Amino acid sequence: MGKKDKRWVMQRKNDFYYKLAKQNHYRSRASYKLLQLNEKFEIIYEGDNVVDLGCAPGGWLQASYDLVGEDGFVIGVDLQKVKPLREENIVAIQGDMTKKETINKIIDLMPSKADVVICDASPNISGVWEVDHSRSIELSLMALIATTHLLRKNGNFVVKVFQGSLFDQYVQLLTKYFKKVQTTKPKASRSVSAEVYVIGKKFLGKKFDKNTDFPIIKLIEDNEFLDRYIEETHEKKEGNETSDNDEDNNKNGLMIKKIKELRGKRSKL
Ligand SMILES: C[S@@+](CC[C@H](N)C(=O)[O-])C[C@H]1O[C@@H](n2cnc3c(N)ncnc32)[C@H](O)[C@@H]1O
Repeated sequence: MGKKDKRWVMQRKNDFYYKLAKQNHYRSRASYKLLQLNEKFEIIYEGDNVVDLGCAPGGWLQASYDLVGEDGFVIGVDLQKVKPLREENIVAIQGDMTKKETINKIIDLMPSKADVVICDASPNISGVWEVDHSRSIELSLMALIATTHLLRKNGNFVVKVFQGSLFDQYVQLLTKYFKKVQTTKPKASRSVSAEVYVIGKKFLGKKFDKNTDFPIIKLIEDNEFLDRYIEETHEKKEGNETSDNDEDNNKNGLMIKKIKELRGKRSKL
């Protein structure tokens, strides 16, 4: 183990929430982020049916179970295998949350539509701020799309997003789908981390519309969700990628172009 790794292990061991999680048998310190979010925003209730996107190693699954109790149901998905939990009404499956078949599998396993969808998924970190930010926006967009298929009307949504230039646009997009949208950083989230949480309350019940005028949607325009999952409601706009008279849209369009170029360069490394 290198010097830097050793320092990281020591720091982690001295971390307040890491110790607390160990004491209370939570699989990750992240459990406290969800518990704090819930205390402040009242997102999950007893008896609720919760979907957790990006759930490994299972800290949010455990915290959710503590909130929904025996009458609730919690199902999570992660790219990584999750060690099974003892409780019967916590299910974890392995899969990619950005794939249609994974979301269908979750729908098959759920007793009814979700009361709450939570997403703490993180992309692989490249170390380049704009790339990591855009990957996080991509995952959060996919989480929103999945949520419009999983969540019942008036249900709640929590999603982690790394801060950056496209963050405000993501929050704006959420206001099209939820009655109330708020952003926050719980105490258990490290101040050095770029993560913030966006809370959407009272889902309006409409499916994701890829034709709304939000340039960030272009980040995921090749995704199978958009091609096969989402009903085509309008003709795809031809030519002009961004609206001519909207300066903000233009700026965002250029930003996305830059991010795509940067990402291309990184993947060749
Ligand atoms: C910060 S961890 C989640 C921690 C979890 N909330 C907990 O309390 O234990 C982020 C997770 O997102 C998962 N993830 C990233 N992209 C994913 C994807 N496309 N589908 C499913 N899981 C994904 C990663 O594998 C990782 O386990």
